[in-house]
Amino acid sequence: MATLDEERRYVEQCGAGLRRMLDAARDNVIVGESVAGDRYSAERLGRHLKSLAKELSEEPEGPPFFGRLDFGGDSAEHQGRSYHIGRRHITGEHGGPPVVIDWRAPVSRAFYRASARDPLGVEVRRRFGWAGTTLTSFEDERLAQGEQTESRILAAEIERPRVGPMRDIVATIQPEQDDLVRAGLEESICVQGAPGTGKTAVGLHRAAFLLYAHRQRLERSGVLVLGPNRAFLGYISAVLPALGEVDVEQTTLERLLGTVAVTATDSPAAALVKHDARMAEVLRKILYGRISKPVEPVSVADGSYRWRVGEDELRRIVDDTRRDGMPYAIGRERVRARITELMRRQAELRGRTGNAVWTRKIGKALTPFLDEIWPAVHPEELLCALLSDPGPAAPILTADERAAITWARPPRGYRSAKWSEADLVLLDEIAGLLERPRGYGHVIVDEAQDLSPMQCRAVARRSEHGSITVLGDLAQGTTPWAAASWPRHLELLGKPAAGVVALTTGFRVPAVVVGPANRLLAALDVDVPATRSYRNDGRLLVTRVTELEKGVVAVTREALTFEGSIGVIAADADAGPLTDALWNGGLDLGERLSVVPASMAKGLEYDHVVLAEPAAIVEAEARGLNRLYVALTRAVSRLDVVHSRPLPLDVFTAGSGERTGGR
Ligand SMILES: Nc1ncnc2c1ncn2[C@@H]1O[C@H](COP(=O)(O)OP(=O)(O)OP(=O)(O)O)[C@@H](O)[C@H]1O
Repeated sequence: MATLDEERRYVEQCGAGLRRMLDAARDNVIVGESVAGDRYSAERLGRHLKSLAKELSEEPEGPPFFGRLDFGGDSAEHQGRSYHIGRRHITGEHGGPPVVIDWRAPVSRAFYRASARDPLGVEVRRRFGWAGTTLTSFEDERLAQGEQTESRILAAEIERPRVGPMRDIVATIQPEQDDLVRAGLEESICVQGAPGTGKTAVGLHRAAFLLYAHRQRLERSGVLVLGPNRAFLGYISAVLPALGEVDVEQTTLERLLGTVAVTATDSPAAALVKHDARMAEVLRKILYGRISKPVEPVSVADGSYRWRVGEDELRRIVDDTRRDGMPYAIGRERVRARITELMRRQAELRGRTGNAVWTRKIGKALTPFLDEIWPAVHPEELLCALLSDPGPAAPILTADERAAITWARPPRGYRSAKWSEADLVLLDEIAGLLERPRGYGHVIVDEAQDLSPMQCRAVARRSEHGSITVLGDLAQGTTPWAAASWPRHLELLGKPAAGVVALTTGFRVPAVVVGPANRLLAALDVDVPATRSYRNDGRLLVTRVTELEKGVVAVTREALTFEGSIGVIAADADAGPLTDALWNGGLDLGERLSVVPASMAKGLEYDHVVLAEPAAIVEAEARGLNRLYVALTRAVSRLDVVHSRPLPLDVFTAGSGERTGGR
């Protein structure tokens, strides 16, 4: 087996390989621009090569590999071979074998899956330890000899202090995560995972894996990652580029649907109705209610002739088209085309031939008739009509529900209407009834438990012909419409057959914090398995104070003596005063220290969490206990609970460190 010095020399070979790839990509940019047959292909090829050259030259100065597999004599495919595994493939010299294999390649799978019980032909698995780009150590597991040890390098990676945005986990993906990352493109999956079990990490690595395994198909159809808010997207945005994938659309649902600006806020009652699945029925009903039965013939003058289609025939065309179930706007054009076709046949019987220009002319002449019986509809106009007078929503909506969504002061016209976030979803539903939206080859939805039924439908429309990865935790549901069960949610997402897989090993929250989190979970009335922490480090302290602000400043000052990021998580209303108190206390809010309103904490993590006044977090909203569950599971190493009022439940007391008084 290679020694550390030999491995270091290998690192140099990798550097040379990367330089070769970069030179070749640069040369190809020049060649590609001159050899491609036509301008379009030249442009496409040029763009592709330029982005490859750019990507390689911007390659983060990370280690070129993190693992190595040495296959034994009994491996059928890789007998006696050894491979270094890294974030990206590095080509060998003179077209020889690559010096580093991409972690997504089929052979790399053994790095994640091989075990002493089932070595998969691997004689030795080696994990490398790095300090920046300097190779410092390695650990070997002689799997073929039944040797499998707890990896210190793995533990150090998982326990490493966090600062800045989320990082990739390619070096330490766990077998149960690997199963999900490498699931086939056709497969839609739902991952129910307790806090910190790696759902987000799995979703992002799955995107990278799918793009590797199905590059051509997905480059055409696209991969979409949906996250709950911009802070979360900022936090995760560096992971895919670090894995070499820059072509994934990462956005929030609100931005994706954002055809109009959000300038209004709904009352809680109105939002509840607007997000209810029955709104889909309401919108369909009022849209198709715009279609009327033809009661007289239609005729079009054409020179000295007049072509005519009788009302019975027209009714049949309209009924048949409705039955075909195509989108409304396409249906309107289908009716136009079918009437035009009947007129073309009449013309032919008179010895006239209807060419394309003639067809267009006749079709255009039918517009006034179509405007009568199958009028063109604008989503904003339709929704404006409904919210000005929701009468037609009866009996699907009750009188109270109709009253809840009625605009107090309807606008003059739809152009001056003010739309809410929920309205965006309704406008998208209408747009989806009119025409099919752009679909994606694969959609990854994070924090999916919080989506409303109508939001689920918006996602479903975009993945009708693709697959989805649903990531979520029923226990972390904080919206009024949060999912109570996955099967119903998956139905709404258009993938009722998707399998639900639970992840239960937490890589973020240490065992001392998982204890209280699991006790709180028991009070949440959701049917999800509890978490088991991978981490035995960590600290939990509960501090009772007389003045919250003073107490939080003191505890935060102490937190700053540790390494890593600090998040002071508080009820939204407390966040402002606490920020002021920290400033006034001379503490620097910036990259290391942030005050996080509880409503924004989802999906994020901090090395040290100062959880301020849990009672206020719980009281702030109907699902306050779920919010508290989210807040206290953001801690990577240390959790400080600071309270001046009684704690909402006694979840923190049993087994946690406690310091009292004095602050
Ligand atoms: N296999 C792994 N190796 C190293 N770190 C991991 C692994 N899996 C997850 N992690 C780390 O654990 C932390 C939690 O992961 P992630 O945010 O993906 O969890 P989550 O299930 O989405 O959590 P939440 O539901 O609380 O948002 C992250 O720092 C992530 O990098």
